[in-house]
Amino acid sequence: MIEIAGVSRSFGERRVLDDVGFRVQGGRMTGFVGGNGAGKTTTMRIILGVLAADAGTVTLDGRPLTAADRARFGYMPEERGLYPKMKVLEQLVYLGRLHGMSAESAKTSASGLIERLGLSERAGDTLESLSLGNQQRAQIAAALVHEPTALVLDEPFSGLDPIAVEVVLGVLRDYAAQGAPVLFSSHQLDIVERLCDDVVVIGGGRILASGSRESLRAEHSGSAFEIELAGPVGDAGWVRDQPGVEVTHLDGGFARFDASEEAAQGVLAHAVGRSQTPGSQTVVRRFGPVTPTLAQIFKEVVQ
Ligand SMILES: Nc1ncnc2c1ncn2[C@@H]1O[C@H](COP(=O)(O)OP(=O)(O)OP(=O)(O)O)[C@@H](O)[C@H]1O
Repeated sequence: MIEIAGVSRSFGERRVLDDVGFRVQGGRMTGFVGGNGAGKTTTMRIILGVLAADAGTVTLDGRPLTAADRARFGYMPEERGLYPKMKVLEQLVYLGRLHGMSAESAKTSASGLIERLGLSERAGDTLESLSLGNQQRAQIAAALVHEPTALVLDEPFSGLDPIAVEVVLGVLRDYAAQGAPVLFSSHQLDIVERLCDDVVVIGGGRILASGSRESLRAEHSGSAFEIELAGPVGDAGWVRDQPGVEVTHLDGGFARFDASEEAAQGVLAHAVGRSQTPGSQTVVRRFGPVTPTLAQIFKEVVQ
């Protein structure tokens, strides 16, 4: 586990990170989200030791990160860092060798990633001759080629088409499943929502929310519920008359309403009672709390 605690950093008079703290747990994907200039890249640079913090610590499994630890990390920086004129396979093998791999294992690892990332037909081409999306795939391969102990990726999905997103998602998931901590930043909240186990939201250099995706959703779910009735007379208009309930949306057999848990259970019991009335052909198709999307949570916490 990588733990960032009390990290602050200023550029001149401007404090761009203020007491930043969160955890990136082994075997889990942590999505790092925030608006432009929120402090994501600065935080990632500090984790990688490319930039020093003014205060605070970064630890790995409870001890301070050393240069040797960092050398075993995989990092995809915001300013992509491969050699434009070098061929893809050659370049990946070279990077693997720089990290101390034998020629054979570097080749095996590079070839495996090239295949997995759909670059086989481009392996002998120079990086600069690839499309931007394929260059991005090569950058991801470069971060992974030396079988890193942890991954820190700055916007790994930017510029990828939906098929490439799926391919990269699969590669990262498999990698995290081996037990490594993975931190990635993204503006694409739908992707973060699908991929990550944990989410960290940063805004104005401060951590605004962090935790597992489920716990954040539960925490921000408020008191909204939905019920859907089906059948020839599946009209949910009666929900308006239930005690302690305020209907916010009604459409045929569908109702969304605000209520306490108890009042919502009352609505469910009433709906089931109605469906069991002799001769009724109405059924309760769906009932439950409304869980917010990550995009909604993000909007709420950054306001
Ligand atoms: N070397 C630097 N000198 C001065 N200011 C800097 C420097 N690096 C970053 N900043 C400032 O720090 C703030 C945080 O920037 P950072 O790049 O970490 O944000 P970010 O969340 O990665 O943004 P984006 O999503 O736009 O990439 C910004 O206001 C930026 O202008």
